[in-house]
Amino acid sequence: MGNHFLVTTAIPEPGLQLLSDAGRVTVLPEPPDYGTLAGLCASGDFDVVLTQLRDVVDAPLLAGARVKGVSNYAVGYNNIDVDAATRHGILIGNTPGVLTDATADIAMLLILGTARRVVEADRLVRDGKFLGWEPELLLGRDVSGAVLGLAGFGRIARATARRALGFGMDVIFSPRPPGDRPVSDEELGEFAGKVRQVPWTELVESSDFLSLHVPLNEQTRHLVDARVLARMKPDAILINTARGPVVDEAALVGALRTGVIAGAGLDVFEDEPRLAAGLAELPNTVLLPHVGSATVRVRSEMARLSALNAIAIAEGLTPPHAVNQPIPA
Ligand SMILES: NC(=O)C1=CN([C@@H]2O[C@H](COP(=O)(O)OP(=O)(O)OC[C@H]3O[C@@H](n4cnc5c(N)ncnc54)[C@H](O)[C@@H]3O)[C@@H](O)[C@H]2O)C=CC1
Ligand SMILES: O=CC(=O)O
Repeated sequence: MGNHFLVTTAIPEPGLQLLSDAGRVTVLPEPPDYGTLAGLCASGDFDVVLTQLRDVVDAPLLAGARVKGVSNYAVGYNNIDVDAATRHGILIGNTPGVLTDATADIAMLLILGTARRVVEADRLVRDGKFLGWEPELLLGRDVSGAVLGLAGFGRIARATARRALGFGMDVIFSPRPPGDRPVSDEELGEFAGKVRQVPWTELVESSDFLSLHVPLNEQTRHLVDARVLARMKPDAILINTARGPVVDEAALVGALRTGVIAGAGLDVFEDEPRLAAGLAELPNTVLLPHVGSATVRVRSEMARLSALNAIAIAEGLTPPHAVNQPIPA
């Protein structure tokens, strides 16, 4: 019969071509709701399902699924219950690395955009309110010399550190907040002597810009809540390119409204695509629609990796980027 791939949302080339070369491909015309996806996975018609980060692949779905694997078109896999997949012998693949620089670019863009009030400035020009150069028009703050605190010190955090050092920022990090383990100079590599590891509480209290780069899981859900926001500097800015639920968004709106912190640059939201009440009205925010990896080249590379993962799984091989290692039945 050959391989049969289910693709929940069309992906760019060369993804679909690679899959077509390796078997039959069914691309759904629109993102499936949970029941539809669960039904298709349970049908026994498909070897591998290629999912988006919007697709919820939870324990009940996996318990009924008759697929060899799930290839996620994303590096983050918080939409999938990996432990349940492992228990059911279902392989999970993801797309690390190819999107690191693009996402770090967006983190840096949010740092610069919030510091220099880019949304307010753009709106002023479009509204016909730019009446000529003025000494005190839209004064922002310096990025050079400011302290950038990185929560997490993986691929995207490191790429953000590289950019921030180029902008003359002081970079500190906490590798696995809220717990910490010392990172050796060997692990720091190119960053040895250039960035400093600090405990999570110091990261929160000392950062001018606090940028989140941790995966979403039970330890990091609401890592930044009202208590953490209250410990930040009143002129600090929160940057989130990780996952929305890492921040308690309602608490963030409260903190921004009352001046507990000064601003926020967000690429991700707690209940995407919905925003917490009041967030869109706040001038001291830059809000992006989850575009961290959105370049033509990166999305094409992600398509290639996710297709290669899916094909390997269908053929009974270990995918190039496996998230889990199920014990064979
Ligand atoms: N905005 C966007 O479009 C994008 C968002 N992302 C998000 O960024 C996240 C980070 O991506 P990478 O840097 O490639 O991942 P990575 O795995 O290289 O880095 C994650 C870092 O978080 C640390 N960490 C802290 N607390 C942790 C915990 N409780 N459990 C596990 N790790 C913990 C890890 O030690 C590691 O240093 C992804 O998981 C994803 O959610 C990734 C790509 C694009
Ligand atoms: O948010 C995007 C991802 O690849 O993870």
